[in-house]
Amino acid sequence: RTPAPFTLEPGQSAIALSPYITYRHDTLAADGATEAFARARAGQFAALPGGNPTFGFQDGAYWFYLPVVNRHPEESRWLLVQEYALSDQLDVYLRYPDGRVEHQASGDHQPFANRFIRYRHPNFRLDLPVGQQVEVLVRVQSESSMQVPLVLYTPRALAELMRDTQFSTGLYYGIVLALLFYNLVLWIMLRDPGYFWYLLHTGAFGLVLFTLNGYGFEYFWPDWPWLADASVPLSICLALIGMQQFSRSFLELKERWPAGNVASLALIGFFVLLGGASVWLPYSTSTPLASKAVLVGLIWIVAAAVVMLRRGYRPARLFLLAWSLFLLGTAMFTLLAFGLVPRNFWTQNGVQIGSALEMLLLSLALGARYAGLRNENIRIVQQANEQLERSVIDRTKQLRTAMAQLGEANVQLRDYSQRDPLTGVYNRRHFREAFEQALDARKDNGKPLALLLLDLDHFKRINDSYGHLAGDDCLHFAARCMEDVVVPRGGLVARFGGEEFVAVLPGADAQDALQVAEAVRLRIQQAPVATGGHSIRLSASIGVHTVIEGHHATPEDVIRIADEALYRAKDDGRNCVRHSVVVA
Ligand SMILES: Nc1nc2c(ncn2[C@@H]2O[C@H](COP(=O)(O)OP(=O)(O)OP(=O)(O)O)[C@@H](O)[C@H]2O)c(=O)[nH]1
Repeated sequence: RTPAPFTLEPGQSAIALSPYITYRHDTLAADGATEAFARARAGQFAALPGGNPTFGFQDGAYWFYLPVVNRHPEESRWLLVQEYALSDQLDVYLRYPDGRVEHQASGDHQPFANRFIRYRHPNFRLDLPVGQQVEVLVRVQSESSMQVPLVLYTPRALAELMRDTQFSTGLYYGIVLALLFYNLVLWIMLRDPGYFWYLLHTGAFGLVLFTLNGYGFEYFWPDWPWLADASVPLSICLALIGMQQFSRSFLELKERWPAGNVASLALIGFFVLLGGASVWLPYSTSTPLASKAVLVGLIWIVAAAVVMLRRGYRPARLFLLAWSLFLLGTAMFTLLAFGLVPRNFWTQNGVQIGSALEMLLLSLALGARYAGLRNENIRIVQQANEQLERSVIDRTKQLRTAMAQLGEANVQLRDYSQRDPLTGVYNRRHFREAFEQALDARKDNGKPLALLLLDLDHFKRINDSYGHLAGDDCLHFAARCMEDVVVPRGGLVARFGGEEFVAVLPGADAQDALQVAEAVRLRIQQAPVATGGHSIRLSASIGVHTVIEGHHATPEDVIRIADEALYRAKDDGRNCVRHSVVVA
């Protein structure tokens, strides 16, 4: 039964042919146009199942047939458009009542320039003389999904449609390009790898839509039909890799969730393999695989974002919202395909709107995350500075204490080096310095100065009788006696050598000096020294010399004169004090 012809009525300008057209699946792709025309007329073609022109991935060729009668008085030229960009090969045969058959070919296996109108969807010129019946036969063979939504347009209607779609497409890709450039600049300035992966994801996703909509073939590779096939799975895989890498770096999975990071890397590895394989795998295998991989990749990202959010990672919030919007847009588009939501601007452009919002929000999320990282860095630097300051203060305190201890030790050390180890009084070297200073000071202040030279009497005997250690104790005792008397008077006592001691008394005149010397002598003589079970009585002879105003003596002179006085004391029977002859 020959199908009834379809009538183009006046006033019509765009007619979707799916409800009227009949089809036949030529599984071996064996028929030519003549056989197909014969079969169609013989009623071997069937109506589209459910009026739906989508058959999925199929072998062989599909034939579509529709006799058309044009009753439109003003429009004899029509355009037949297949509103699906990816079919490989389309052949249109028009048979006129006089038996003439006209053939046109299109599809992405033909160079783009072959198209009647340079438009992303394959299109054909239909000359339909008014009142005549023209048989339209379409043959489609493709490795991509078999989708053949055929629409008849008047040239004016198509021009208007193209204008509208160009506008919204321009808007969409304008947003994508602006985001790409904006984030490219940010990446160059900030060198944050997150921005690079964002660029890859956004760029590749833009390329996927560009390819799916037929713009890739139109603008990028119009003369390379082979690339038109591979470009879909390839760009999908690239977008998937970018998407996973971006999410991995944004959510900081490596540091925050190592197991999730491994899963992400495994997915990326799979996408890389799939991308490589799609170059030689049949398109009908790689494209559905890649499409399903999109779903897996998306679900994984949302799951990872939820996990990170539950772990308290705040930047995951905006990130999750962005991907949810993308999922929502895609879901709208899919629901529309199943006829579950009404066809309107939002559902029709769900993927575009969702993805544009997603890219925008992700860019914001990147910015927010970057700001967060920067603040965290500032906080860490501040903390480190405070810590540093504290430890510098601590160290300074320790250093001060150490310096003070060192100073004390130095003072002690100097004191030790100035003292005689046996008796504890100053040694001869220090006496010498102190004596010189005292003499100098005397020159300035004009006060007198006395020197006492003391020698223990018969000390050899003590040593010989009681031993050297006892002798040492006696020396110690004599030194104490001298100090006890001299130091409270502002004097200085030193061991001059052997059993000889010396004392300087600044400000003491002869009388004072004799008094002090006498006091020392008495003190030594009075108390016996108890040592080694013995009680030893000591006595000492003392020579005194006083330097008075007008006298300018060297240290040697003063000592010599005092020594002479000491000799006299010895000569005078010991245990007595003698003053130098200068004063006497
Ligand atoms: N135990 C002890 N004896 C010392 C030390 N230095 C010197 N002597 C002793 O002091 C004695 C000094 O003796 P001498 O110079 O002969 O004089 P002296 O026996 O004191 O007789 P006069 O000075 O004439 O009264 C020597 O026997 C030295 O060995 C010392 O550090 N310890």
